[in-house]
Amino acid sequence: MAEEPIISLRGIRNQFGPHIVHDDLDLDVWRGEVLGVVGGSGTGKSVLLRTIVGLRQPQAGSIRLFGIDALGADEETRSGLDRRTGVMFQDGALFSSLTVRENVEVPLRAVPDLPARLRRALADLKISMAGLPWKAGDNYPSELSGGMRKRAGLARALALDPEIVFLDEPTAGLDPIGASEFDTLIRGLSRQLGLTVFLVTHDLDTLHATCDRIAVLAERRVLVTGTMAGMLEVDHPWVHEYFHGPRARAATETRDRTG
Ligand SMILES: Nc1ncnc2c1ncn2[C@@H]1O[C@H](COP(=O)(O)OP(=O)(O)OP(=O)(O)O)[C@@H](O)[C@H]1O
Repeated sequence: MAEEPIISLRGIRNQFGPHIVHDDLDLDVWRGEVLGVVGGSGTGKSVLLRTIVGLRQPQAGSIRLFGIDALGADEETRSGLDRRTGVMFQDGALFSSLTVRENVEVPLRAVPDLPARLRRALADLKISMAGLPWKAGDNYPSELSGGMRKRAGLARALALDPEIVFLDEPTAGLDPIGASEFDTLIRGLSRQLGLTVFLVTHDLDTLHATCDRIAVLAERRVLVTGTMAGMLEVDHPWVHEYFHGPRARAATETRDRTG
């Protein structure tokens, strides 16, 4: 029997007043893959992410997560789905009055009967998995660089050992070295933990370095999905400009140089 997608969207419609963002949008995401979602500004990448993770109810369509109907789910089923997914928002979305460790402990507090000592140890493990020095656990978000805050946001997203992580522009605002380190981290986590990654990005280097497959949002739907090589063959004005433009060429050259 063919494997079922870990995320399956059918006929999604998202609308704000008269403004239709998505219409009849379909998408499948496969277990273990890193899927990069790209599209022009305002094409609804973040709205799509928020819809899949249950922060927004679409006007129409169906969402299946792990084969379970997410939109029709009762509260208990929904919390079960939430425990199996982690989300990292663009700025890390950390609580400023909590230390990094306390931030990472927040989702762990939902685990019944987890002793405080173990909760703390698990938080420290996630902090180190996200590539932060363990001492960073004692820092407040305002004491960290932007890149470190993103890593802290990732540590929190990983807190409950999710099967899928959603990353909203993980490398936005990072310098090229920081961005490239983050790409390596995401790729490594996906390969080592079998994580499925749904990654919204504008960053062509990230697409090259981390993604197995790319989904392009345009014309209110997922216009096309495929590998980077496949994207180069797509005959659509935005897709062509994006994947063949000067920035795309620079990203390809960098990748070819670094192997
Ligand atoms: N809460 C909201 N109320 C009204 N309109 C909204 C709301 N959230 C998003 N939108 C609109 O939906 C559209 C898609 O927004 P979204 O943030 O998903 O775009 P995006 O593709 O992520 O853009 P960018 O690449 O610029 O971050 C935009 O036109 C935005 O103004």
